[in-house]
Amino acid sequence: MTAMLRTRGLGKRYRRRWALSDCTLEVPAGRVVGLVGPNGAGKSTLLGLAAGMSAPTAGEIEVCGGRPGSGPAQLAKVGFVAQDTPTYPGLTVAEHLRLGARLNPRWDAGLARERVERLGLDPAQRAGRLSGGQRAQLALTLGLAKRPEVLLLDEPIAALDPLARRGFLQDLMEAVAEHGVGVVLSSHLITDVERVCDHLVVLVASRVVLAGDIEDLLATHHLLTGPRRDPATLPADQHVVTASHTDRQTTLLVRTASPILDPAWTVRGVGLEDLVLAYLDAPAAAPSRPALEVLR
Ligand SMILES: Nc1ncnc2c1ncn2[C@@H]1O[C@H](COP(=O)(O)OP(=O)(O)OP(=O)(O)O)[C@@H](O)[C@H]1O
Repeated sequence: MTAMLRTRGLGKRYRRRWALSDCTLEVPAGRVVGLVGPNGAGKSTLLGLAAGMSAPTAGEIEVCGGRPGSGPAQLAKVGFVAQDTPTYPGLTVAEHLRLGARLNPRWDAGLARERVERLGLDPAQRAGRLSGGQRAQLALTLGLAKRPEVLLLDEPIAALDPLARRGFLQDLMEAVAEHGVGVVLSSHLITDVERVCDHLVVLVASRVVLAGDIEDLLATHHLLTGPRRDPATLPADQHVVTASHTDRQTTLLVRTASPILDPAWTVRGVGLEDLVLAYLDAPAAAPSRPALEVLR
């Protein structure tokens, strides 16, 4: 099956500064990807490249087997809701839906109508007069009704109130279940990512520091607690992500595909939030060295 997103050595530079560097990813079809990272990490840059809104400075990118921005067939495959939820201020809600129907070969008019009704958006209201959250809902409706193969959502839910957020994530999961649409969702809300995503990409300072199916990532990361010990003495296949020490005790977050056999360690699993936070905290370090040493 064609990957929904494949990048190789992908990079984007604005003047002298790399917004995204050396990004290599392979996301299988139909995944719901959580794209997380601090402000300025490169999330919007990656989504913009995938949508064909900008061209790479280095490397390659394919979305559903095609080059972003390569023509109408590719545009029809990809739905993109940018961070500023672009709508036309002078057009009404109903006019947006008519425009969507004209521009998109797979337009789902029923879904669009039903969603607008359910959200209580007035079809006669101009988009410029909607609240920020309502505008985001309109943009998301256009994205869903387009029936793309992949939906790229740049922090779509930041403007929504908690109830609207939950409703939107539900709509998204229905679209995934019914139509197998792939999703890349950038978000600062790990709980939302945890609720809907099955694949994770963590970007820090323009680089991918962690990527994979969430189930695999959780199964291969372990928190080890035991008598104080130099992380450099661990077996070579145990990559130390973070390390913290007290006088007597060492706590390590370790990534390994092998079982931890050393009886000196108490081994615990790690939740998604702690996993993401550990990688956000850890500067990209040489693989065999602890990325973060905290001395207490
Ligand atoms: N059009 C542009 N011109 C110049 N620099 C840019 C441009 N777009 C992004 N950048 C820079 O690229 C880097 C990555 O920005 P990007 O918007 O991709 O980050 P982000 O992870 O989406 O951040 P946020 O969470 O704040 O939305 C930042 O340093 C930003 O200043």
